[in-house]
Amino acid sequence: MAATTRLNTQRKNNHNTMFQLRNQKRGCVHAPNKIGPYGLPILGYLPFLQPNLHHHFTKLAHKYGPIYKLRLGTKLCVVISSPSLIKEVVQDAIFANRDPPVAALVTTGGGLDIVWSPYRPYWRDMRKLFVREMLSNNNIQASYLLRKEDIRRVVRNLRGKIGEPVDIGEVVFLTEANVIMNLLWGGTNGGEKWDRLGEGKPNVSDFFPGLGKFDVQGIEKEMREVLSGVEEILDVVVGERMKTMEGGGEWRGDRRRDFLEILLELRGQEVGERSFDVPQIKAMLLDIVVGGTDTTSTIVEWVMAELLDKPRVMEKVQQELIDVVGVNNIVEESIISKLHYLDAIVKETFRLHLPLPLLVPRVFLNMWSIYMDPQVWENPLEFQPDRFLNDTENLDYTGNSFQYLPFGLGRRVCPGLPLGERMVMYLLATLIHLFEWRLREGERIGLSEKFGIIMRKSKTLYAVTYQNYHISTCMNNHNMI
Ligand code: HEM
Repeated sequence: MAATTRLNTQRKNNHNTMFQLRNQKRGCVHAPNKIGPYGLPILGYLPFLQPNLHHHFTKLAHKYGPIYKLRLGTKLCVVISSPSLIKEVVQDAIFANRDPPVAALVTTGGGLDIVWSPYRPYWRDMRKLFVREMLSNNNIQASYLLRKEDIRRVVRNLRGKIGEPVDIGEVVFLTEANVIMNLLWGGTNGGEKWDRLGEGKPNVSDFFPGLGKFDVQGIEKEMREVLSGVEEILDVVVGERMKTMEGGGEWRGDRRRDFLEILLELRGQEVGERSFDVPQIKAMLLDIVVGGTDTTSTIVEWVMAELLDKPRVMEKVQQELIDVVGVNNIVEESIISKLHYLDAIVKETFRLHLPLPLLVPRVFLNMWSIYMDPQVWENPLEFQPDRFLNDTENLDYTGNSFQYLPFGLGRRVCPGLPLGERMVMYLLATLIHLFEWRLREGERIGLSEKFGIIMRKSKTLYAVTYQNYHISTCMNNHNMI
């Protein structure tokens, strides 16, 4: 395949550069020091950074090649924008480390969580525990009824808003928050308070520790305010559950154990070098809520924006839903694997509007630059879901091909992938199957983005809902009224 040959050639060319940079990351002072832009003494390249980091890093890649370094304050950063180099990076444990921005440290009890934890036994044990206890196939299957109930609730709510403009991002965010909180502790306390946690704007002080105490962009202050609300929720939820488990509260013994309960039962076990206790539990819960809500709601909003912008694609996916689900049924999670065109639309949307353009910072893997590279993707600026129908073998979410990695790859690959993929597909399929969506009168859709660790639409998407002719039959048939 042409793409494979291209990747192999790039790989050979870049191997030496990669080796040099790895030595520098390991602190080898004799390594040559000439790949990448120069900066000022002490501040390095910081004063020259532009707000849309992924665009700026791509421009630099055009000048310095697919791997270069730049000094940001006291930190040496490496930026990679070629699939073949990503392949090499991911094999090296040193690149599985994390470099948490200030905003992240404030929100996770100083690196007790999984997302921002450095690569060490503590991270490995926390991650294993999370995957084993929450995300096993059995657990995901068993929690389907909870997701189903949450999705039905959205349908009922939207039905009450027919003809009104709806903020799609908000609807989806609250739904995802409910789904996740239900899985975690069987409740939906304070969903609205989680908003804004994934913003993580790049902060100048992230790159220049000396500036940290001045809190240059006010992010730490902002995050502390949000965090105090979130901590309140976690304190209440965890506190109540502990009381219940210790016999002081009312016990609902007939239902499945939820994730919080499982975690509380594991208190006292050794995780990494520490004893697993309430601070670790809270840090993990926070990761899951943030990791699972902002990413999924952002991508669903982008998919809906693309569909509203492209009526023919919308018609085609509506037809697929009618063919697969029918007009008398509602979408069940079990059929989403048959929705091939919707799946291709979601994948193409991940390519054009990836929620994490630089993945989570360790080395900067500039995926945005790869997705926009005509050497890697044909007509990269065009929305063409069919490219995913034509190459289902290589272009999946598991990191099979290094040119497409919406969920990351290697040791740090997103553990929430099986749940995230299901939630996105299930929600989109339901919204499109039961409702018609239109823009407000005279409104044009904007497809521009706003940079952040999570990249959202710069303009909120409002769409007016109309019910499809078959909605009443479907709802009646399934006791949803
Ligand atoms: C559309 C949905 C999602 C997307 C696009 C997404 C994407 C990502 C990406 C790109 C990473 C970083 C991977 C890397 O550095 O190579 C990540 C990490 C992570 N995600 Fe997700 N994610 C999604 C849903 C979820 C869900 C539903 C959960 C939890 C239930 C979750 C939990 C996590 C955690 C805990 C990590 C940190 C893993 C580690 O550092 O070891 N994510 N995710």
